[in-house]
Order: sequence, then structure tokens, then C-alpha cells
Amino acid sequence: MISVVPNVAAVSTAAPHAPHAPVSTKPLVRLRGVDKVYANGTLAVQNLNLDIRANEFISLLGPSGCGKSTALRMIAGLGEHSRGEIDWPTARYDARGRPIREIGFVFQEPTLMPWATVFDNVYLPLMLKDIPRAEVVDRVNNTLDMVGLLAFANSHPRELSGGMKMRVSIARALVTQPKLLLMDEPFAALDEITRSKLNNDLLDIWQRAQCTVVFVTHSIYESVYLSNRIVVLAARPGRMIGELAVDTPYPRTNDFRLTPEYIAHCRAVSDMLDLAMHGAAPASTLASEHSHG
Ligand SMILES: Nc1ncnc2c1ncn2[C@@H]1O[C@H](COP(=O)(O)OP(=O)(O)OP(=O)(O)O)[C@@H](O)[C@H]1O
Repeated sequence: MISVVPNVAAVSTAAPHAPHAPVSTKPLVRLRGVDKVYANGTLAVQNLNLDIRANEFISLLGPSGCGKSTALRMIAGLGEHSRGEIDWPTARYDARGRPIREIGFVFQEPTLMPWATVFDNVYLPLMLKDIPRAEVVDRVNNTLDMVGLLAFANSHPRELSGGMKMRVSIARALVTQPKLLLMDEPFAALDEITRSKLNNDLLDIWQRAQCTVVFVTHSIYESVYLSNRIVVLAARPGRMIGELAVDTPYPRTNDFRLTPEYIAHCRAVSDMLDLAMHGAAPASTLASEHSHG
């Protein structure tokens, strides 16, 4: 058994927050038999079946070209799927009958506006919705506090480290208070120490924001540390090989990385990834061994 200690790496100076909301049984997003064929004929994703439940932290893990980014973009509505269904069972619908997806998207590069302050970079999505700055000063400041950057509100991106820029990018994605945060290899370009610190920061932010996260990564270690569910994909064609539940409770700290439980999970994911790379069994035979609540 592992010991659970308080998360000393919390990024915010705000008062202690409520425990993380339990994973809902009702899916926020439901993918059924989803294929994506690009115009050049590439079958990027084949028969993807996935329920993304409210308050989950799911990682999509797999080798290059297995369709992780394509899956994320389809969930975001950035590009149509070719076959199957993507439903938002609890969403409201717009006048044209399309689900109102309440999402934030974080990319590998922070892509901040270099001429604008940290505050204005985070304000951007609200500005694009024509919400006056004066009305959302508290909201932007609260979001900056959530990522531990309130003191840098008036700084410019050039004054920040790589990790701080990424936290601004996360704040910008969260300022609209999305239900679903989609993250496409957000820490891949960062050094190992910064990445490890940001893993802790992200878990704290996730807990404070009380949202659902779908996180794309190549890293077994990162996926086990962060997630309560890991979906493993294989390439050519991109398809789901299986999934693993990581039921270690949150908050998780660096101590978790040293436990036999963590190592066992990493080994199980590694074995599944091995299958993904060198010959895959049908998803059903593996997924059934690793049920989730
Ligand atoms: N716009 C596109 N047009 C044609 N093929 C594409 C397009 N985007 C991606 N692909 C192909 O679809 C497959 C899946 O690509 P995708 O980027 O989703 O994979 P990935 O798992 O995110 O890869 P990586 O880890 O390298 O980012 C790949 O074979 C890729 O070459």
C-alpha cells in the first residue's frame, strides 16, 4: 500500500479546495464506431469506441501515427469523422441542432501573443466572445491564481520560463470554464524536471477546475502518474488496443512514482503498448481485464 500525503506542489496560494468530484457514470462524450479517413485515403482512426465520463482524467497513449491527435480533434469538433457517432449526451444544443461543446484545448506549443500581457493572453477567448474586459477581471485573475501565476498578470511571455508559458496556455483554455479540457502532448517539448513539476501542477489545476481531461501523450510514466484511465492505441490503422484503470486515489505526489503500485501499472501499460507496436490482440480481450468504475 502507498501512503498518501498532501500535495505540497500545489501551484495556487488560494485556500484549500474541495476534494475532486467523483467520476460520473454518465458520459460527457460518447464515441461509437468512429472512423476517420483523410482525403488522401489514410485511415487515421478505425472503429473507436470510448465513453469519456465527467471528472475523469483519461490519457490517450500510443506510438506516433496511431491517431491520438485526430481523435482529440474529432472530439473538439475540429474536423468531421467519416463514420460512426460522437454524442454529447448531457450537452445543450444550439439553434442548428449542434451540441454546444464546452471545451478548452491546449497544444504542444503555448502559442501566446508575445506583445500582450499574461492577463490579456488569458482574456483572449473571452474577448473573442465579446465579453468586456472589465466584466471578467476577477474571472481572469482567479484562473491565473489557479495556475499559480497571479503575480505575473502584467508580465509578458518573454519574461516567463517554458513551464510558466504552458501554465498561461492552460489558464487560457480554462478561463471559459469548460467541462472538457483537451490536451495534445502539452509537455512534450519541456525538459524532464519542468515536465514532472507540471504534472503535479496539472493534477492540482484539474482538481480545482473540477473538469474532465483527455490528455494525449507518448509517455507511459506520465500517463500512469496523471490518469485514472489510460487508453492505448496502435497505428496503421489507428485503433484502440485496450485500456487500463489506475485506481490510486488523488492527490498523487512524487512519492507515488516510487511505489510498487506505480511500477506495476507502468509495466502493464508497457506490455499493452508492446502489443500495440508488435501485434495487437482485439481490444475486447484486453479491456475486459481492466474494468473501470
Ligand atoms: N491532415 C491529414 N491528412 C492526411 N493524413 C493525415 C492528416 N493528419 C494526420 N494524418 C495521418 O493520420 C494518421 C494519424 O495521425 P495523428 O497525427 O492523428 O497521429 P498521432 O498519434 O497524434 O501521431 P503523433 O504522436 O506523431 O503526433 C497518421 O498516419 C498521419 O500521417
